Amino acid sequence: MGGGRGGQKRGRTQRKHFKQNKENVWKKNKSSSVGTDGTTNNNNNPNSWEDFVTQNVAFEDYYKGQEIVSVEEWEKFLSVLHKPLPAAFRINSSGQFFEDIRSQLENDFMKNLEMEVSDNGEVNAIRPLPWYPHNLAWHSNYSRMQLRKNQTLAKFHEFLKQANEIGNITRQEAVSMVPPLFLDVRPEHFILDMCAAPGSKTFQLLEIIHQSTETGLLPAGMVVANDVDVQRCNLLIHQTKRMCSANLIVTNHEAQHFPSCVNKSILDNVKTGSGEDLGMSQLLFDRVLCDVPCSGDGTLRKAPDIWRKWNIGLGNGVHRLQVEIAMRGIALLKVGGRMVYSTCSMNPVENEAVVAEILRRCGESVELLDVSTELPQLVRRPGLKKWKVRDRGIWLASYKDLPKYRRFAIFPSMFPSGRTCELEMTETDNPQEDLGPSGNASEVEIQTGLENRLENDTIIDSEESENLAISDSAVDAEVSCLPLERCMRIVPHDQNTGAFFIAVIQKVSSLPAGFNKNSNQNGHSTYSDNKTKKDLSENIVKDTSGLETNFSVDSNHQQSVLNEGDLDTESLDKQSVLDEGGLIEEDREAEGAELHEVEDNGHEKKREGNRRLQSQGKWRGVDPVVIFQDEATINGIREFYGINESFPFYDHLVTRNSDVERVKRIYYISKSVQDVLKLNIQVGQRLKITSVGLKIFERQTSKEGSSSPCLYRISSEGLPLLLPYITKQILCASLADFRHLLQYKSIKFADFVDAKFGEDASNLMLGCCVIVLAKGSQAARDPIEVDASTIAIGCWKGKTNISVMVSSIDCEELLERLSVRLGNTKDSSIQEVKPSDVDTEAKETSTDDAGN
Ligand SMILES: C[S@@+](CC[C@H](N)C(=O)[O-])C[C@H]1O[C@@H](n2cnc3c(N)ncnc32)[C@H](O)[C@@H]1O
Repeated sequence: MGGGRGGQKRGRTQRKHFKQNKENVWKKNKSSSVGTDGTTNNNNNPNSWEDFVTQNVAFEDYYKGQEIVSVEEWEKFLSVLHKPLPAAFRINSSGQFFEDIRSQLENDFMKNLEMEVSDNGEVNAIRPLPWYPHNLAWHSNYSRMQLRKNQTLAKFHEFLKQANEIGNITRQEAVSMVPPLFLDVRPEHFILDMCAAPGSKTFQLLEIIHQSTETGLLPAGMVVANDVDVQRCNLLIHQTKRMCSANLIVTNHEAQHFPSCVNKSILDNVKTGSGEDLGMSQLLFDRVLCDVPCSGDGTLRKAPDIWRKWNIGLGNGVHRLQVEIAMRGIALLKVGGRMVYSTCSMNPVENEAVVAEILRRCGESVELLDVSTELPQLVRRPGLKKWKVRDRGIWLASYKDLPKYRRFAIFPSMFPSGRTCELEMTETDNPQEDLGPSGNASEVEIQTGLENRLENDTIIDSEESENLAISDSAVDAEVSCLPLERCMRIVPHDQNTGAFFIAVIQKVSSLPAGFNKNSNQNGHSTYSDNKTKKDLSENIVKDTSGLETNFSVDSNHQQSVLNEGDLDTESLDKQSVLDEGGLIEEDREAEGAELHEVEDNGHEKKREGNRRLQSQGKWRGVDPVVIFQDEATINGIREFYGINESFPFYDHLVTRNSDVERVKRIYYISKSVQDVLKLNIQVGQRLKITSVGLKIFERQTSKEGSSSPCLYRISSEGLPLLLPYITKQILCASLADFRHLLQYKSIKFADFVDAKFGEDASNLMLGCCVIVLAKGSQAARDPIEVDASTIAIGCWKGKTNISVMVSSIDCEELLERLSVRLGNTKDSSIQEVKPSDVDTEAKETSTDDAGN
């Protein structure tokens, strides 16, 4: 389909890995609760989800103690947490049909479902989220499971499923839509999404940068979406594929060690002002989204298995990683840039404590922004200034209360003041030497394992629960002097949502020298509220990179990168499969091949400075990105489709295969992505790129396909971008013929309602072609003018027929969109084409080549 700015490509989200191991507690016929002894009791009530494990004493004690809501609100807070989460979704605002979809929701579904009463007695089954701009995000009073089961909502549910699959909407928890809105993204921004999988926020960011781009053009900005988990990266790739963006790079790094890409020689030229434009000198970002891994207790309503798993160690255990990731984010941010730190956890140790530590470490280089006037309809609460830390069932008011042998697990940065116990602890104090009764390092490692913490904490919590009343009253939490009230906490009972935490940070100047050394190897912050900002500002140096000093490129690594270029994952591609589902599988396998694990520990770099480098350079199993410059192929494509010279090809096409004879897929990249790729090559391929660009051309694989003068067909993802520039192999069809094509997939030339169209079609060259839907009174043979409302599909011109190269689901969705937009009234000129008229041979060609 064509004409839109963002794509309409189908992309199934791959959930296999998660479904295999994850139980759905709402569905189970068991009734149980976690008792004070930490064990689970089942009492077999098969009918009520409320009977599943939805209680956890440690959880309640903890959050009561932290006072994240007032005593009066506690019961309401808890009771909402026990209710399933209402479904929410977002309309893809860069999709071609977004206005139609919004109006369908406002005028059709919303009105029809007005009187539908939910289990909670609420009417108005769906409504726009008041704080989300332009009615683009919606809330339903029903959970996803309730939507599935309620017959009255069947049509709406079907609509949601299909629109989500196509990419017209994204199902996303309402609160998870908030962080990208506070990033203040503009189309020209370079954005880093540090922990991006499964990609709902990446999708949102891409939407924003594509939103106001004209048809056939690309925004100047781009998104780097990163995740450490290879399988989740695959999910991210499939999720973002629905967006069809040439402005995206997906990488697979530990965010806390996200590589620097600095070309020193260009940087020096830039500094001295000499030399012409040599390209990008370093990779820094205008916006960074730091949506870190967390304990996830804000998602309890959606993932109630967390009731059973929750323990204090989960939050304490990720605090340090969160600080490291956030600090790396700040380092990669341009001066003047904005970073949003967010979690789906309610825990101050994962939230305010992390933000406070960032502020302490960065001093005057960053500012925690007051965004209270932004999104005024979003109900949120100010961040806490006061909290306590709990370890093994004991509340701690400050770090000095911590037994020495627990210093490997609890850090000063977790406390409001961020203070070490300076008086007690000297510089030479090494907590590693005082790890516990045995001081045995391996024992310590075992103790830090999350699973182990889970058990220990649950049990100790219960064992010591009797002492809690005493320790609770004895503990008087420290108070932070930082402006943490500018952070935002969204709590479930304010707007019937999940919980979320968001902080917006601006980098106002370069980071202080040695900022990354503010914590020693054990995570002990050396800055505290006691250190004056003056101390910090005195240390500020002009860190043009803020990043680079810890890295030096290893020439052996560079060599191995080049050799790795020989890897060929495209050879792993299966031959094209006939059915649609098979093609999806083929895509998955191809991407899986790009992603299969990676690390070459033999090349792991030693700690340099304070940062341990992830194995860089030799990304085993990940094909290098190759700029496709085969002139014969490029010119052949340009000539066959009559692609206007104004469409920039040079240096915008990439593949994962350096053997031009075997290239199967060619991807298109924006100028912004091109700049990053060039820089990455200059610095020795430091970025481990798992996916890049927009699939624009695919090699024909069928017998008939290989006899076409052009070996490459236009992919449906690439069509919207290319459409305004195509001058050959393109025809305009009447509504009747266009609908027939979508309905029957393949039509003989003689069977088109418009005989002239059939004749023109028969005169096209054998191979891929584009059929555009005629607008209004436009005659099929008028010149084709493309704008944002133009609807087009990729087809195959065979010997006897035209066949669509669009998947069945895309055809169905497009038919639905046409009937919503143009009405169902049948054009009297439409003659029904009986399925028997469909050329079977041609139909096979169509599905074979319909690489969707
Ligand atoms: C809260 S989820 C991110 C959700 C995502 N932003 C979205 O909106 O769809 C956290 C992600 O962090 C990833 N992660 C965990 N540790 C990481 C690390 N050290 N570096 C990068 N990603 C990490 C996890 O794999 C997970 O996908």
